Amino acid sequence: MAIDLEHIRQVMDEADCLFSQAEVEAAMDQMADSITAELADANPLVYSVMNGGLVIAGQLVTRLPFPMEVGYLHATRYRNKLSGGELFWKARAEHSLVGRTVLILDDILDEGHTLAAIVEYCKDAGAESVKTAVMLDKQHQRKAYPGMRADYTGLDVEDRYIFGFGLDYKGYWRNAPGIYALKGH
Ligand SMILES: O=P(O)(O)OC[C@H]1O[C@H](OP(=O)(O)OP(=O)(O)O)[C@H](O)[C@@H]1O
Ligand code: HPA
Repeated sequence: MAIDLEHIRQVMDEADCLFSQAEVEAAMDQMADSITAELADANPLVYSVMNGGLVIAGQLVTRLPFPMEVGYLHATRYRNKLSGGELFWKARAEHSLVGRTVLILDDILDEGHTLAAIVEYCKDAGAESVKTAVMLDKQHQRKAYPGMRADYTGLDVEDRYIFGFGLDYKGYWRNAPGIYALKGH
């Protein structure tokens, strides 16, 4: 069925802006400082998780002033739906992870199944250390394991359906520069 662009525009018009572009950028600056303090000498492999990690990765790596290699993984659990299912791998690491420090970048830690599976995959592939950084951590009690957090978190966000800054609503609005919550969700 063809997508109804009027609906897509209306979703943005009616959404609540939870964090402005300036607030997101300030959080990115802080995350970049913490990552730099800990990983500047680690020669990390920095992997973004497609698609959502695209925006945070593009904006974060330019704030990290040290040597690194970058790449991507593609794993998806939501596939343009509003709730998650089984993790589906589309692309795994192109580098050897053996003995490396790996930093995984993603837009959101929601229930955490995606990040937990990616961390396990990196460790199984021989990574010496696996660190995780997410722009958002959704606040609820449905995490993959109690107390789950990324090593670096930009902002905590309320338990609603979120889009913008890499996160999509039905495949749209990943390009929105702030963080928005869907009306009524
Ligand atoms: O913590 P979880 O509950 O596992 O959810 C978080 C994951 O869900 C989203 O990806 P999605 O599967 O929607 O694919 P996308 O990145 O292409 O949007 C998001 O980008 C994270 O990777
Ligand atoms: O709140 C969300 N919005 C968009 N994609 C997501 N993937 C996990 N949680 C979310």
